[in-house]
Amino acid sequence: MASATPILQLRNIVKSFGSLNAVDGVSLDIEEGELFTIVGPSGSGKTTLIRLLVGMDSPTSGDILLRGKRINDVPANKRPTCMVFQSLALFPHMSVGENVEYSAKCKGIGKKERRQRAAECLKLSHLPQSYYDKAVTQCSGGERQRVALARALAFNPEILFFDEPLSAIDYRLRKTLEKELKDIQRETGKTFVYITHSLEEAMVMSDRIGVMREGKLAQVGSPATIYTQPENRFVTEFMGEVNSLPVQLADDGRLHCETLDASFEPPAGMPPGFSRGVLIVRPENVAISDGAATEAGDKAIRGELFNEYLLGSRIQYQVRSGAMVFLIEELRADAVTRLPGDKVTLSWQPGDSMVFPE
Ligand SMILES: Nc1ncnc2c1ncn2[C@@H]1O[C@H](COP(=O)(O)OP(=O)(O)OP(=O)(O)O)[C@@H](O)[C@H]1O
Repeated sequence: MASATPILQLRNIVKSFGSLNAVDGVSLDIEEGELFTIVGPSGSGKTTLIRLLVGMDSPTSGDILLRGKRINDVPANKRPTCMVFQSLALFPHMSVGENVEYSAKCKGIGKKERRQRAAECLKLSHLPQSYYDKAVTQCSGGERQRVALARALAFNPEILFFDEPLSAIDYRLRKTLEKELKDIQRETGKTFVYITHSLEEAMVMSDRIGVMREGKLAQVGSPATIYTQPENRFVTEFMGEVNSLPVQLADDGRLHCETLDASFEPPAGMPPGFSRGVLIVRPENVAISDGAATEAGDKAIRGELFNEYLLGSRIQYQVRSGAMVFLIEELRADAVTRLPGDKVTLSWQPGDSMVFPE
């Protein structure tokens, strides 16, 4: 996938609105043919960044290079890239086919060639050919999303940008479309740059993910790297509910948690010079066992179960231990019957914990 020159290079991009740097020094290379997702909480600067990349706005400072050429001031309609919007922006008075052919028609491409290209793009977008004459207003939300994609593909852009295209679609269809989008990206070999606030969505389809926080990239990596080696507390916590324990390094080399009056063996990858911070354990990495026994030795925490939630194939428990509430998840198939009020023991392997300085 990696080529000599990345298709898109961002060099220290800043976009300011008054005193706010909505994008605050972003540098990034996007390789040809990859599906790169920019993910981050609301207000982190995703939309501002993608507007710069697409040419709807220009950066306050920094450079954007497309195949090595600076494009900072090239307007959107002069760039070989295309945006697929959340709001879809299809022409409601036109048929599906007319929408898909629109860009080709503007370029003066003949009817026969336009029709042939539209047929290819409908196929790529998993729409039946019979939809060519259908009114856009008669299409479902998911179908309209496919029409928008077919229309963007017909433009034959070098890069397709997606601004939360699936956020208004119900959960099941969204899951299907996420996978289809990845398939379409693979089939076409196009570079897709996608923004979403959902890390779950990003995980499913991306080759690489850039996690944004307050205008900066908090981490860039493959879904597996982001999940297994988050570089900071923000990325770890953005990925979902976790157990966070305030800890400090004790003289015996263990991590002491005052709140629980307990100490834990540190993970191997503890940052050098660490003295105080947070120990994070994911709910699925906490083992729960019945009774108050301390069979797991001094790593074990005793507590009382007070809530249980069914999450499809998994069960989540809430366990109170002193002033802390732990979240634990296990596969439903592995779970034994537990009741609120049950005394339980919690433990984890040091290698399953992560430590970040304060
Ligand atoms: N035109 C503007 N003028 C002033 N401030 C702006 C403008 N556009 C965005 N901002 C601010 O820049 C910051 C980043 O906004 P942006 O829309 O890029 O975030 P986002 O990550 O896309 O959020 P969301 O997920 O809610 O869409 C926010 O604080 C926002 O209020």
